[in-house]
Amino acid sequence: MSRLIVVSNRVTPPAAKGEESVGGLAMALAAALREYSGIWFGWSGKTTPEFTGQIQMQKAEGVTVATVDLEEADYQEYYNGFANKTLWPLCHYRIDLAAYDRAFGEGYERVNCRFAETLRPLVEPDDLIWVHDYHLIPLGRELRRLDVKNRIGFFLHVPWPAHQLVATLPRHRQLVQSLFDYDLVGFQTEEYLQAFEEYVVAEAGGERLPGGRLRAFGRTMQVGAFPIGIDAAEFADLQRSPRARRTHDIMAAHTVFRSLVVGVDRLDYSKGLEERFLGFERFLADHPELRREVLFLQVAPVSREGVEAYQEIRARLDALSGRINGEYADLDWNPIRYVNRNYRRDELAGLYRAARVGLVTPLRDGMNLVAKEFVAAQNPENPGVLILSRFAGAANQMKEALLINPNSPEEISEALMRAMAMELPERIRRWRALYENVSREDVTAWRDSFVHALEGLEVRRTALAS
Ligand SMILES: O=P(O)(O)OC[C@H]1O[C@H](O[C@H]2O[C@H](CO)[C@@H](O)[C@H](O)[C@H]2O)[C@H](O)[C@@H](O)[C@@H]1O
Ligand SMILES: O=c1ccn([C@@H]2O[C@H](COP(=O)(O)OP(=O)(O)O)[C@@H](O)[C@H]2O)c(=O)[nH]1
Repeated sequence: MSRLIVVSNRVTPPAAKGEESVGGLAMALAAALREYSGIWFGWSGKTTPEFTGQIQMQKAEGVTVATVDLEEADYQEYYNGFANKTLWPLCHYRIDLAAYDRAFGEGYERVNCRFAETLRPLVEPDDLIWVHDYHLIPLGRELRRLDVKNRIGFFLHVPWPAHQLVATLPRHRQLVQSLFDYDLVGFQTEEYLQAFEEYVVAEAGGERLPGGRLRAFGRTMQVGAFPIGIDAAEFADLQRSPRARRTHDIMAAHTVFRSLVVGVDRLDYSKGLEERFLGFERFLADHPELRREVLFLQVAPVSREGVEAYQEIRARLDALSGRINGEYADLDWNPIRYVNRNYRRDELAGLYRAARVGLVTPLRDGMNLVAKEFVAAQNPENPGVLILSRFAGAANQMKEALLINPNSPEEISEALMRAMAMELPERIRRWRALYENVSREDVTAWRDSFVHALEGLEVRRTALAS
C-alpha cells in the first residue's frame, strides 16, 4: 500500500478520542488518518516574524504530523484574506461580503508556493498526495512545478458555487486551471460537481468525457462526488464516556418537563444562526402554550475572529439572543441559552443525546458533520428529531430529516412544532433510516472511496527517479 500524504491548512494533531477541537475537516482527517501510514502536513496555527520553512514533526496516536509556521503577512493575506474574505463568502453565496484585494491573491499564491517547497523534500516516489480545501487550490500546480509526478488528489470541503458567482472572482480562470494539475478532484455532492462541470464547459470551453473525466486547458482529470462522513461507531462509544454522561445529565436536569432543542456550529454567517434565532422566536410567538416547555441551547464557539464579518455576526447574535430572552424570559426560565464556548466531542455527544430536537439550519454548507453526529448520538429507543436545512450538503443523504428552507422563520417554527409533536414510532422510523445512512457512508467509506479512486488512476507522468 502506498503512503498517504494529506495536506490541509488546518491540522489538529490527533488527540485521545473525544478531545479534538472544533472544525469538521480536522475531525474527519484525524479519523481518516488513524488507520493509514503517512504524513499530515499543514499550518501549525502559529505565526513568526519571518517565514522559516522549518518543519515541526510530531507523532500522535499513530499519525505523523508535520507543520510549518506562517509569517504574520501570510496569515493576514492568505488565511484571513484570500481564503476567508474572498473564497469562503464566494463559495457560500455571499458575494456581498467578498473582498477582491490583489494583495490577498498574492499572499495566497505565496503561501501555496511555500507549502509546496516545504513539503517537497518529504515526498517519496510512490506516495499518494491528497490536498484539502479552498486554501490550497494552487498547491497541485506548485508541486508539479517542483517536478512532483506522484498522483495528487484534491477534495473541496465547501460548496462549489454557480458559474455566475465564480465569474465574479478576478482571475477565476487561472484558479480553475490550477485544479487541472490534479489527477482527481472531489466534491461533497453531485450538485457541486455539476456546477463545477458547467463552469468548465461554459467558461473554459471544456468537455465532459465518459467515465467521470473532464478535459480543459489541454489536460484531462478525473472528477467525482465523495460525501464526507463521521466515525459513527466512535460517536456511539463516546456516549458511554463519563463526560458525555455528565453533560447529558446536566442538560436533563435543566429540562425536566421541558424539551431541549440543540444547535452546534462555529460562529459563522454561513450557518444561518440569525435566521435560526428568528425562527425560534417565531415559534415562541406562534405557540404561547409551549413557551415554557422548550429550551433552545445554541453552542457557537467563535471562529476566524480576525475577519470583520465574523466580528459583526457575533455582535448581531449577542443583541438578538439578548432581545429574545428579554422579551420572553421569566423568573425561572429563559428561552435561549447561547454559549460561545468550544466543547469537546464527548461533551457534545452527551448534549446531542439529551436533545429532543437537533436544529441544523445553515444557509449554505459544504456538508455539515453536526447533523450526522446528532443522529449517531441518539438513543435508538427514544430518538430525537433532526431539522435540517435543504442547503446543507448533508441534506442529499439525510432525506428522513425534516428538511426546511433556513431563510423562512415560518418553516423553522412549523418544523419545531412538528418535531415536538412527533410520536415515537415516526421518530424511530426516521432515525433508523438516518442512522443506517450515517453509519454506512461514514468517514472510512469516504476516505477509502477517494483514495481508491486516486490509486486506481494511472500515473500519467513518468515515475520520479528515486
Ligand atoms: O479551519 P477553520 O478556519 O477554523 O474552519 C474550520 C473548517 O471549516 C470548514 O469546514 C468544512 O468542512 C467540513 C468537513 O468536510 C464540512 O462538513 C463543512 O460543511 C465545511 O464548512 C472548512 O471548509 C475547513 O477547511 C475548516 O478547517
Ligand atoms: O464546540 C464545538 C463545536 C463544534 N465542534 C465540532 O466541529 C465540527 C463542525 O463540523 P461541521 O462540518 O458541522 O462544520 P464546519 O465547522 O467544519 O464548517 C463537528 O465535528 C463538531 O463536533 C466541536 O468539536 N466543538
